[in-house]
Amino acid sequence: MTLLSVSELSVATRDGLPLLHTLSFDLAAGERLGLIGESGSGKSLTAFAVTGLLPTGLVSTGSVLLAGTQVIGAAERSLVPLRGRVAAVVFQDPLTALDPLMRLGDQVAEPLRRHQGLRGAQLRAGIVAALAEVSLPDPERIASAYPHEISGGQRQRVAIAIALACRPELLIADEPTTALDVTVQADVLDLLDRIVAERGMALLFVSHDLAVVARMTDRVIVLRAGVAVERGTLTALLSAPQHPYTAELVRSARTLDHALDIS
Ligand SMILES: Nc1ncnc2c1ncn2[C@@H]1O[C@H](COP(=O)(O)OP(=O)(O)OP(=O)(O)O)[C@@H](O)[C@H]1O
Repeated sequence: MTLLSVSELSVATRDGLPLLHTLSFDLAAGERLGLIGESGSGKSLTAFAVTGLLPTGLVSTGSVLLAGTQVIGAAERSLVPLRGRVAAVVFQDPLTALDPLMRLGDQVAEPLRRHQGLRGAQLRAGIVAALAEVSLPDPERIASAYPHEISGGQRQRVAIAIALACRPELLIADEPTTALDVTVQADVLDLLDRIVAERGMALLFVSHDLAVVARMTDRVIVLRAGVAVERGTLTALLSAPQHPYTAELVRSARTLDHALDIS
């Protein structure tokens, strides 16, 4: 079943400056797709557009069918039930997803209460289970802490726990580890990989880092200045990039990371 069907999606500013040009792709349940490109190539705009979360001042055209619902031009109220339940987003900076003045347990509780109807002891157990699932040590302590009292990597794990709380069918991860130290980055990628596989979720993984995308997906779209310049399996892309921009991405990633030398 096609979970996300994007057809000729374009995004422009209100005064007509094009930012994303006629992007098309499909994502079936349980499938993974990477979006790669340098800063400003339109990766985040794509992630926002498919969930109907584009900043005001930007206009999208084309078609985005998320679990059969047309997102482009949809009223906000018809998208609310899709967010969290069908598609959830994890952003680069976990602080965007977290309220600094609220205990973490209460923040995890909110979607569990709203979407799963948990209350009382069941809700408390659900909070601890959600924090334990993202491999946070001592989930009871984390639940009573505030965001500033835990590390950046732990904050991203809590943000992931919140995104997963409604059991979404699709996880959109927009540079989820870019703000983290390299060692923490690897742990968070392992965690995402494990949970996406265990739950059979679809994954749209956005990153400027080819090595990171290669770790998480096997099919990618290369975006450059809002245009999809190449698409295919990572193996094909790494061994025989067709577009000069892709070749350059592969070359610079190889310089940084010899682990990509798989050909
Ligand atoms: N609200 C906005 N108004 C006007 N232009 C915008 C807006 N948001 C993004 N853009 C422009 O759209 C283009 C694509 O931005 P986008 O955030 O999707 O890039 P990106 O590939 O995700 O890069 P990064 O990794 O740096 O976030 C950029 O040129 C950016 O300046």
